[in-house]
Amino acid sequence: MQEAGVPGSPSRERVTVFASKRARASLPRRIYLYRSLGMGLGALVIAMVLLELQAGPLRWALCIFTGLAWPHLAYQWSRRSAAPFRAEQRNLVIDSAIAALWVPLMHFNLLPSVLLMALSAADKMNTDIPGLVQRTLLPSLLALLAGGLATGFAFEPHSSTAVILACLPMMLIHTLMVGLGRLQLVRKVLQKNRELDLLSRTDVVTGLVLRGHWERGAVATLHDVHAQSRPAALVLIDMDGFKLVNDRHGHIAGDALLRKAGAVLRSVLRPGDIAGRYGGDEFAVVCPDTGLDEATAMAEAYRAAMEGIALTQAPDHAHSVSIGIARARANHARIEDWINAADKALYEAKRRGRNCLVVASEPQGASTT
Ligand SMILES: Nc1nc2c(ncn2[C@@H]2O[C@H](COP(=O)(O)OP(=O)(O)OP(=O)(O)O)[C@@H](O)[C@H]2O)c(=O)[nH]1
Repeated sequence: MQEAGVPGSPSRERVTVFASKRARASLPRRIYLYRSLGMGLGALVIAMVLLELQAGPLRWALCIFTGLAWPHLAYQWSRRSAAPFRAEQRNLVIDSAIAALWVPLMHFNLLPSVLLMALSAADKMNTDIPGLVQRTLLPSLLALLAGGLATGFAFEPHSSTAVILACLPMMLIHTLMVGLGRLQLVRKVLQKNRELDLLSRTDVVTGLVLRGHWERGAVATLHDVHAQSRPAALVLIDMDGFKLVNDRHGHIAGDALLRKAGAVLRSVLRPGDIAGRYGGDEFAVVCPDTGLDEATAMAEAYRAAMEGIALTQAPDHAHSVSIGIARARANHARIEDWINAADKALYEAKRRGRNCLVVASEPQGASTT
């Protein structure tokens, strides 16, 4: 059996929807509905052909078994098995053999034969179980031969209008059901992709974006500043005495403080602001379309909020942050120039005794762009 994640399997790198144990265990239940519907509608088609062929009781009994008994029997068989995933694959192979058996038993009536074989193969493909379609080939061929020998390979390919009409529900309902199932799968995959994308951009401790992603936002903002003469501000934040929390109360307390600092920062951001974790205890916020006054107000709100926080893990610690702010200028050719300007202001805030905010000084004759 070729299955993702099975040691020694030749297709270990093939990723299928059955990568998880839960997905494998639920296969019989998920197939049950499809099989009941498919076999039920298939039996309707077969019954119409049998009616026209004036078939004997044996074929009618087999038709009733196919449409009504087999789906439930198959479900119970795999559900009670010690290995339901493997058992269900055996049932799927039997499904194909049953479909193939009916081709000669219907005297090769063209439309129902093609329909049964095509839908049966499509169902196998839809399971996404590697190699399943190939495994159905030999049993299907043997079933076809057995049915052919039983009927002397009687050949009546013409499909009457009644048979064509009987095929319609199967074509329509089956196709819609499979389409719906695929749609659900695609939606699930898209949702998971969005979650993964968010995870790959987010710092798990602070909930802020990671530095690389933040830098991309900052570069795009600086580009807009130069290209469209739009204002922007950059805020660099460093926690004061953070190392002390680690040293005195342990890294778990340090992490709790970072988590809190991230949450408080997110609460003061304005729409459009991009806040990232710049380093260990350093955060950076780029504020597109923002003048210095607005950015300073936001940063001051953060400074004041951080001064007021209480942390049970470090009750004696006086929490505060130092902040440097720089507006984007024409001579900031690269993002590093802009960051350096904010960094110098941050250094100045530290030098002034921490827990304060400093705006980068403007060189003589400086303009935005
Ligand atoms: N708990 C925890 N500590 C971290 C993490 N990342 C970095 N650190 C620690 O943060 C500390 C930062 O130290 P400093 O840069 O001296 O910061 P500080 O103590 O705030 O010093 P000042 O900025 O001068 O006030 C270092 O001890 C790092 O080991 C993290 O994810 N969790």
